[in-house]
Amino acid sequence: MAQSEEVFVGSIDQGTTSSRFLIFDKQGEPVAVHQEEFRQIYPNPGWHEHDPNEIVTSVENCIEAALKIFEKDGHKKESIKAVGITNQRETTVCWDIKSGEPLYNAIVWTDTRTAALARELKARKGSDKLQDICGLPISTYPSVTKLLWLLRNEDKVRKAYEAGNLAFGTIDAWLIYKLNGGPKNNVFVSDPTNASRTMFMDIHSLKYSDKTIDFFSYEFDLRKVHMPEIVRSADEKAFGKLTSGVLTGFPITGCLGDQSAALVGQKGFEPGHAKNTYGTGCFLLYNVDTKPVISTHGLLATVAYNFDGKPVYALEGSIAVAGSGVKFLMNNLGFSSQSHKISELAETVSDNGGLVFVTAFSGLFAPYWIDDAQGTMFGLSHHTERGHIARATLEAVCYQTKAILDAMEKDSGHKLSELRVDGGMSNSELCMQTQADLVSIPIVRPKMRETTALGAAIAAGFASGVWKTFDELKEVNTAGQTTFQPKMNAKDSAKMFKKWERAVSMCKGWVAEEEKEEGDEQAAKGLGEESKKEGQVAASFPQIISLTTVLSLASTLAILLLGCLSSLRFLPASSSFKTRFLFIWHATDALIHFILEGSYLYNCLFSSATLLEGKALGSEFLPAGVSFLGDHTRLYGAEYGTSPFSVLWREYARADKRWGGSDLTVISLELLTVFVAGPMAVWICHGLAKKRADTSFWMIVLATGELYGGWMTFAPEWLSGSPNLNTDVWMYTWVYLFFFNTIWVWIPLWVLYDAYGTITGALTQKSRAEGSKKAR
Ligand SMILES: Nc1ncnc2c1ncn2[C@@H]1O[C@H](COP(=O)(O)OP(=O)(O)O)[C@@H](O)[C@H]1O
Ligand SMILES: O=P(O)(O)OC[C@H](O)CO
Repeated sequence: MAQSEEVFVGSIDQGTTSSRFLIFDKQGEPVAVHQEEFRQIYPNPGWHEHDPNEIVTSVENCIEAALKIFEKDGHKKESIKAVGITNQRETTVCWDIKSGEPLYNAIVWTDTRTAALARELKARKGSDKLQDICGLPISTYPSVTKLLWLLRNEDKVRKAYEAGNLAFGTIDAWLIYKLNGGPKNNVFVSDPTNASRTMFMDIHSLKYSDKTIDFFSYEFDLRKVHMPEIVRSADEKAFGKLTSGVLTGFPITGCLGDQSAALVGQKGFEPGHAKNTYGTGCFLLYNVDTKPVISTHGLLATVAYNFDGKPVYALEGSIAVAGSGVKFLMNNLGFSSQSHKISELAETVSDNGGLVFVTAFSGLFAPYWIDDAQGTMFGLSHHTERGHIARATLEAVCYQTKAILDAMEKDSGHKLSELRVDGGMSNSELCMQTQADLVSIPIVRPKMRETTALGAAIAAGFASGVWKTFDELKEVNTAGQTTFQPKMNAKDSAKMFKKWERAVSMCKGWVAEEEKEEGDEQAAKGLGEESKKEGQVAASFPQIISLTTVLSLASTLAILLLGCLSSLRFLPASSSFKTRFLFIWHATDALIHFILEGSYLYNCLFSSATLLEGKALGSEFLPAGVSFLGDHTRLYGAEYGTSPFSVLWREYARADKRWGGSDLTVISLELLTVFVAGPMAVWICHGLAKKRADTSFWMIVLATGELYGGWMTFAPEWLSGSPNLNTDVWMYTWVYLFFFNTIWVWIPLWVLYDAYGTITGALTQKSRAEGSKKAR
């Protein structure tokens, strides 16, 4: 073919650690490549950021350098028909829609600063319904938690939001916007494979979901945030064109999140096709055809691609740490300066020497989703060498892949016959052989491993007419592939995997104690110098005190005020201070029992949700196999109500989660509180107003009941390590739990003391009177 007839497609591959620009010919062969690493910013433990402008510059540099190579080889840039983009997903950029300037660093998908926020979101009513809509569960991983964190903690972001100028996007949207000249042309789009990673998109309709946006809008109205228009992954016009640099005027016609792009690059177009990409993280995508499969085994539903308006979906297993584990050995532990040397080091030992490295640097993702795990090594001994550590690092990815494949088999009902692989870490022969041994199916690695970039080129090529059918791609990247056959016997590989599972279960909960305190401290650090002075309280304040908190506390104060007013109405003005105090206490006590505990019971009896079919959603408040009111199909409690009182009890449940559901002990106690203690308190008020002689007796009965009730509420918690109490937050511990509960200890104790004095005083007087009568 004469050079003038040659056809090429450019591909921008914007990954987590580097950017690349590749130029592919029609046979899918890369003819020019340039790659540039950019800064990884780790301001605090668990935080991971990129400079959004550096990302754009690295892409521009790569385009320029690759084009030089391309032209040096005698090709003409006019033969490049289009450019595709693929990118790291979930990573979140906020910028000013007017100036086009970023308002904060990009928060990278691996970042775990949002762990506490994710827990808070998960505790909100309706959180369990989100995955059915958008395909993802709440965690630190999707973009939404990162955006909410920025809104809460970054002044610049909040101010732009308040002014209506806040633009939010994943890296595809940011890059397309900037490459198109920013605010001048305002090309602000995202494709469904990227938009499906935000939690804002309905995975079924590929449109923004009102339901999920409403769910997340409890503090900030997310409709005020500019979000990119969702367009098809291959489109001749929607992505605009490059407006600067050597390819000025060249159209961008394809866009895919990197893992979807890898599936396309591996030509995983048929249902049942799967690929596993070992990059910074590792991601297994399994084509499930034209309907999303919502996983019940810890996987995600994602969009594989949408070229022509008929979306194809995938089940995804995401592993947070793969190549980044290798980089950790290189950069943090000084093992070597080249990735392939780590693999060579691992080959210096014949096995892992009993070492298991759970590389949970960002908690554990699929299929475990454990956000309170942290990187942990098990089995260190005097025998342990650097080779064992290198080997255990590679093995960690293989074990997680095995767990994901097991989950995929359960979700899809199919066992894979082979697994196609790619990504930087798939260069390690040892890693790939271990993978084959652990999953007991062949691992197929193509010769050309830039499948992610190839996928984006394919998307762009479809939109620009370079390729028209999947059939034309049949031969692309098939020659020279390597197949790793399983060699280990099943018993040994099962033994290895069992050890891994033990290690996973042992590393759970490591962060639980400290992370909540330190996470808040780190958030404070990120708030800038001024907020730093206010320290932890400044950081945790907005997360703890919401409008609901203020209204809940105000409602309790209002009840106290009512108690005071009733004393003015019903007690004679001449009453002593003590009588007035006792009246106000018992009047407030009665009102609280009727209004608050009454509404708690109402929630338990009348607020409910139907159990989703096929979901193991059983109540954590009931013993296994037991259902409240004998109803196996519903869950009861404030969590499932919509009234202001449901909201109020959900607020208190942040401190003691039993009040959000239907805990049998609590309900039993509150039945007595509402129907016995409440009326008794009213009867005592009547006695105080009318100076009835039996009043002290009833006060003793009530005070004893209140003390007994408090004991029965909290003793089971103390005896079992307080599984339902949240004592990590000062307000929950000291205001909700301590203050509001110990009032019903101190005052009843004093009431008992006082009533004791009154009764014994009266009896002493009586016996004295009787004694003097007798003497007379
Ligand atoms: N031979 C090798 N053995 C082990 N890891 C490797 C090897 N070659 C590359 N890697 C790892 O692969 C990762 C880069 O893969 P890549 O697919 O480029 O990632 P990304 O697209 O996420 O930036 C790096 O973390 C690197 O350490
Ligand atoms: O940079 P990678 O290749 O590990 O991919 C990042 C993923 O898109 C994150 O979801």
